[in-house]
Amino acid sequence: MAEKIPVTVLTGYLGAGKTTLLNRILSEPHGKKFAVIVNEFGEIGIDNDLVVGADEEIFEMNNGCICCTVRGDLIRIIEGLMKRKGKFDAIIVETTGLADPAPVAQTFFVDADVQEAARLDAVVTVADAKWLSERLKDAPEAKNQIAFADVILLNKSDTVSKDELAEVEARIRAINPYAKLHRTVNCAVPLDAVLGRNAFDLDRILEIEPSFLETEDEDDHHHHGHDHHHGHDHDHEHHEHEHHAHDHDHANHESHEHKHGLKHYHDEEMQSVALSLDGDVDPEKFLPWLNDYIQKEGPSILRSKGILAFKNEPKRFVFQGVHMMLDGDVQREWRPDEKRTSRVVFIGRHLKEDEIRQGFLACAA
Ligand SMILES: Nc1nc2c(ncn2[C@@H]2O[C@H](COP(=O)(O)OP(=O)(O)OP(=O)(O)O)[C@@H](O)[C@H]2O)c(=O)[nH]1
Repeated sequence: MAEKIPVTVLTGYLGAGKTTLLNRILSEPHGKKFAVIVNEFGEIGIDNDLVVGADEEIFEMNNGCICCTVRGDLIRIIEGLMKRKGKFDAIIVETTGLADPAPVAQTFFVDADVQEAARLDAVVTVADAKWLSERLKDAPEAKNQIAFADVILLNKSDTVSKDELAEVEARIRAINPYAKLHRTVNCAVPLDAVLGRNAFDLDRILEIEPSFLETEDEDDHHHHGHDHHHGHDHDHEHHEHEHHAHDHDHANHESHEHKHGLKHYHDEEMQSVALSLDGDVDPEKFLPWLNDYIQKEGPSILRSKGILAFKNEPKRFVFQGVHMMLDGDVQREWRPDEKRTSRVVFIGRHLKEDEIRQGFLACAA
């Protein structure tokens, strides 16, 4: 997995700041060589002209909407890039503001040649602090882009008040509590906040999750019992939690105060289900279950991710999925001081939490 070229999918609604971010990435003195693939929606070369940097090669896909033509075009472009392997450290795909990022992200799971050479590093979504809340109401693409994200830049934070910013952040958290969120002006983030995230950064969730659980249990009872049933299992072996409206920045030791200052919203459509299981999982139960479940419920599951401790496997098994496409492999070894805990996260529309929980817990070794 390590030698595969990392691919960052850059998404966000019209005008949110995708080109600004791309320019920033390309202008930093990183000494890396990126291949940038830009998708245009009915226009030719506009973004291309705006992108700075002499060293990068920019490939355009002008064949209309990325949703329809993406696979063929993207696969061809990437295969072309691979023939020159070694020339690029990373690939960045900027999608049109109206596109659902799924077909782009899925390309890295479906085509065997592409899958062998490249891996989806992260979906990075740029959100416009001023307009996102409105777009979440009227534009399903905007909500999808948030749900798919591994990293979210809450950009244009200079254009709203502190309260408005907290409000939009809470709206984002209701849809996707697991993405790493950065409040930005002109997409000013360190490069390593958006590149080299290594798939989805679940480790960070693992590190901080215990305190999440406590806080959720203490002060978030109003989350439970909305339009769907949460059957809670307080067995110490199995934890579950949903709808974490928190700042996941573990570097931010003030997150407790911050958490309490953040309103909790409940997105009526999009939710997340996160489950953990202490002890090993049986791959012969888990893999068929995951595959079947994703095939059956794939249209409503936008994103799935997990780190698993498989029986008799010293290495962590890591998977990620976009709708019904999955990619998984063993990663590094479990450290001696690390608890072998298996965790999965699903983000999607109207998820059947009980069914997911029962299915997952039944995979214990
Ligand atoms: N005030 C403010 N303006 C910003 C910020 N980030 C970007 N902009 C401006 O917003 C406008 C749109 O930014 P782009 O980077 O072109 O956005 P985009 O997402 O690539 O837009 P499309 O390609 O049309 O989807 C530009 O004029 C930027 O200069 C920010 O943080 N604050």
